[in-house]
Amino acid sequence: MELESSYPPLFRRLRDSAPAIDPDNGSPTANPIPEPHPIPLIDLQRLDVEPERLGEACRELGIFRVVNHGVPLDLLTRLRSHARRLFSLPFESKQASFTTPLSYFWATPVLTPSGSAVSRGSQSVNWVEGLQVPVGQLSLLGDGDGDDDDGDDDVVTVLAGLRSLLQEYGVHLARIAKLLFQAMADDLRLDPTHSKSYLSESTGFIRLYRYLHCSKADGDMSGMEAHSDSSVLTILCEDDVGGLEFYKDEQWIRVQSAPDTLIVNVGDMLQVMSDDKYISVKHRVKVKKPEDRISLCYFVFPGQDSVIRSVKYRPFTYADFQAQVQRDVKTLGFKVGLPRFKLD
Ligand SMILES: O=C(O)CCC(=O)C(=O)O
Ligand SMILES: [Fe+2]
Repeated sequence: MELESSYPPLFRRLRDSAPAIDPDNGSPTANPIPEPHPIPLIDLQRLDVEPERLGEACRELGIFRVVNHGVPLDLLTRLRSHARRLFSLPFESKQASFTTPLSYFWATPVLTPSGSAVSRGSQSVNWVEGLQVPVGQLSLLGDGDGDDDDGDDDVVTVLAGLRSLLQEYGVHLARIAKLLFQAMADDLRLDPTHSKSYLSESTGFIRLYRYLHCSKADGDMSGMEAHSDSSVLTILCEDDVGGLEFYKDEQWIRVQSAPDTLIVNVGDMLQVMSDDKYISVKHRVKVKKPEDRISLCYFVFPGQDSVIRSVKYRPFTYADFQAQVQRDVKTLGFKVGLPRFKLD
């Protein structure tokens, strides 16, 4: 059980005032939606043997599972348990210590380029808190070996441990993103003069998330709202609580949790690069178990000045896209996304 004092006060308040749910009618744990079609499995060591499998997964769903990814399973386990320890620290310590280059946020997943939460008026609350870590700036965090299992969880020790774990993980993620993107660029026959700047590992950041379970809340009070990612690619590692769902043919499909594998989804930038052949999949998180959920999400983007060209969209850079998203979230309360750049 996590310490109550570790939750942002907003969540404690909302949880206390949420109406209790009749367990026979609409409990978050009742009637879990099964995964009708398991998402495609991509074997990272067989990318060149079966290149069409990857293209097919991106065209049909925009989400797939990666096995044989080469990240030590022990590293994934340690990272998740380290993230859990980190979020279990008192809220006030987290707020005071998780500062630049880190961004600590809750209730919304939308941040400005400098890492502060974008306020959206009365939009619904996302039951998640997150810590954003730019992979290229990990060296600014303190030193540590990540194995400080002596129960002494002060912020400095936990952050130092996080640094060494994420440094190792970040190298694997950059390798995996590059391998996948190269195979996708081949599948799409992208012009290498453009596509070499379409994925820049130096832009990568990792978000650690803790999703709160709420036995009192209804489905709308758990998890993360429906969205597509603005990235080129997103690579997710989750624990066994699960809760990720994606949208296909007008229904939400629940993804089975498999903590030894990684889940990859196509982002908005890749959809544009593919002239809409690949799908930037709409997804959300619904925690339906009476436990908090931990996940780690890696996002990678095009090079800063890289102009993305497509027959379906006007040319733009990721910075143009991000600025438009921020304007829309501030003024409308939601991300409009790709339609803003689409040619008629
Ligand atoms: O935590 C997850 O499973 C997904 C998070 C997500 O979709 C996002 O941060 O964009
Ligand atoms: Fe997402």
